[in-house]
Order: sequence, then C-alpha cells, then structure tokens
Amino acid sequence: MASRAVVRLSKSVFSRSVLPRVVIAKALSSNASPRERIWSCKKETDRSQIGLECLKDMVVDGDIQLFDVREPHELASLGKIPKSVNIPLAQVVEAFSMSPAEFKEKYRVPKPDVKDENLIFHCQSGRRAQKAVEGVKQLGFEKAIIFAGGWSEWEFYIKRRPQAVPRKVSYER
Ligand SMILES: O=S(=O)([O-])[S-]
Repeated sequence: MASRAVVRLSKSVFSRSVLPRVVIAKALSSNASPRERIWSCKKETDRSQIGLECLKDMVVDGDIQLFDVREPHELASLGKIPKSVNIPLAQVVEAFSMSPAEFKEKYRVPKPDVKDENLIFHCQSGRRAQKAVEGVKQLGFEKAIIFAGGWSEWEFYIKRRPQAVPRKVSYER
C-alpha cells in the first residue's frame, strides 16, 4: 500500500515537476546554446520562430544576430529593437552573399556563419522577415529564424510593460 503510494508520488514528481525543471534550468543556464535557450522558452513545437520573451532574453544576453529588414525611414520614425542591424529586405540576399569582409565593412557587424543558430530576422509584422528568412535559407543559412511579432509586438510590449525592459538595454527610438 505504502510502497504503491510512494511509486505514484515519485512518478508524479519526476514526470511533472522535477525533470522538466531540470531541463528548463539547463536550458536557461549560461552553458546552454542559443538554440537550447530559444526552445526552452517555447511551448509550441514550431521551431521556425522565436517568441517575444525569448527574444528579449537573447537581446539582454547579447548572444544574438538580429536583422531588421524594414526600410531605414521606418526605423527612424518608429524605433528599433536594441542590438538589431538594419538590412532592408531588398538588400538581404545580396548582403548575405557578400564576403565576410565586405559584409563587415558595409554593416559594421560580423557576417553570420551558415551554421549560426542565433540568426533572427524581423520586420514590422512578419511578412518581410519571412521573405528574408526564405532568401537566406537558399544561401545555406538553414538555421535562420523569424521573430514574427516584429516591431509591432516589441513596441506593444514595451508600452504596456516598460518596467520589464532590463536597464542594461536602452530603449532606442
Ligand atoms: O512588416 S510587414 O512586411 O509585415 S508589413
């Protein structure tokens, strides 16, 4: 009787709370790869996108290559996500076809590697970023993903919860 209760209790403890917590703790540790961190935050199984909370963590952490494919005038008038680099959609394929030296000279950041797992594209609401991801995937950047919520979701979040933006990251407008 008592042993059955113990088995039942330990099954529920291990299956529902302890193990997932261990997995989550590992995924959130500084040793976790960017991809482990991304997917630890996601409940859904769609691995082609990143959600706002995880994006925010990566922005704070700095371990991110985030490209904003809107037009420069949109960034100037609406604002930009910290750490993002602007490459308008029409230039994306050309940019990601450049040599690392040309890319660095033009965009002032290192060119991502085809194997990078922290390569993320966003725009205003997802449409252009989707095209950008499709374009770079054709060039071999298979692990590129999209922040579909884009600037719209980031701005909505910031406006509703400005205190949630860590001080380390300045809110650029
Ligand atoms: O930014 S958008 O192309 O989704 S309108």
